Amino acid sequence: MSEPTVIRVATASPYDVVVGRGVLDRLRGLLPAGVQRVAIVCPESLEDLLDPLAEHLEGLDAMVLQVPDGEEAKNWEVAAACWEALGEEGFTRSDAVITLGGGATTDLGGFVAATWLRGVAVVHVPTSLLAMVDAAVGGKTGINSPAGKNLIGSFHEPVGVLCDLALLDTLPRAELVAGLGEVIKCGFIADPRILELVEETDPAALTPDSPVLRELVERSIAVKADVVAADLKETGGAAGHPGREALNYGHTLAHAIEKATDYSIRHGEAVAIGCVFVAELAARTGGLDRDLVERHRAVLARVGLPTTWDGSGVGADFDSLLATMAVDKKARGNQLRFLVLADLARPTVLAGPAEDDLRAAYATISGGAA
Ligand SMILES: NC(=O)c1ccc[n+]([C@@H]2O[C@H](COP(=O)([O-])OP(=O)(O)OC[C@H]3O[C@@H](n4cnc5c(N)ncnc54)[C@H](O)[C@@H]3O)[C@@H](O)[C@H]2O)c1
Ligand SMILES: O=C(O)C(=O)C[C@@H](O)[C@H](O)[C@H](O)COP(=O)(O)O
Ligand SMILES: [Zn+2]
Repeated sequence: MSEPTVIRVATASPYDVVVGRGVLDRLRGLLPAGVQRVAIVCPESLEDLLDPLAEHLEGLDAMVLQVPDGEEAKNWEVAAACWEALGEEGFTRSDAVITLGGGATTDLGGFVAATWLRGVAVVHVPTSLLAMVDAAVGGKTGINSPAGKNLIGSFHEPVGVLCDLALLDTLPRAELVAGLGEVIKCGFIADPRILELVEETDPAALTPDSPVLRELVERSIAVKADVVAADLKETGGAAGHPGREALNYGHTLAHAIEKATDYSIRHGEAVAIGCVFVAELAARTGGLDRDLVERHRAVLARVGLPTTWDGSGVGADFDSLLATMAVDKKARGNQLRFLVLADLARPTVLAGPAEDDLRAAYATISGGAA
């Protein structure tokens, strides 16, 4: 048990993100006053985590919506099964959804909460590092479409987020490392102290009970909280800042890679590759300093994240990735838009880059394959 840190997400409907170890007792306080019934969206593989959570829901009527694990849950059929179950139980607007799981579960459960009765309250209890530092915060919810990742969804903010670092004790190491992909992303776009902490720390020491990991979690959530408070719906930031799109750093290629692999690559791993790609793109198109480009490779590789990908394992070439990137949500008409850095912690939008530049940047991460 540790004293929790509370990070306020100061949007028009503000809410708290509570971070600490052994802090599940804070759950009740995050639920809306007067709630009598909750639906807990949780993958079967994480059902062992339900009992510790249920201890803090005494007196409430609780139902469990069991969903498939990971990306398998982010589709229309699973959402429809959840809606059906809520309908059978007569779930009303005074009831609340709780999600318990990784980012795929918070995305799906958040989407169900956003759409049932046009929106019921949701509290996220993320269980992966990636979901704590990113997916559970900020209100993006969604499912995948055959055309690509997260193409169906809505903005629906949680009423609270509970990040109990003790839940990470069972998280496989590769999943924790994947979460560091989004943490490092926050370092490049907004908070360079994150990069220093990763560079100064033995990666093996980044365990769920480490104070450095906790600081990385809190700093990443603070980055996300600031960005979404300024531009919740990704309509644009204040002068000189791209707004919420900054959080999409590395994601344009990442989502195309995820689709190409049929979601067998972890999201955080794909983001790591995508960050190196946009760093190389920025070097070609905006003269981004080479040292900063190499810093991307070094810090990501240091924690064990991939920095190269050539698509050969899944038969994906650059043209097929380009076709997927055409439906990225940042695209406007037939113009692709990428988040790049003008400098460290200075994200900016690169609209309509030349195909030659995209191909050349891709060649640097794919060992020349195009
Ligand atoms: N909405 C957003 O703002 C946002 C932000 C970032 C990522 N995402 C989405 O989040 C998803 C990635 O999240 P993720 O990396 O958490 O993936 P995930 O939800 O698939 O979880 C990864 C794996 O870890 C397991 N797991 C999670 N917690 C565990 C625990 N405590 N113990 C043991 N195993 C555990 C899961 O069962 C799963 O097998 C992607 O779909 C991505 O698009 C959304
Ligand atoms: O919250 C955001 O905004 C982000 O872009 C965070 C990303 O890490 C996350 O993967 C998000 O789901 C991507 O958003 P999308 O709009 O490209 O689907
Ligand atoms: Zn992401």
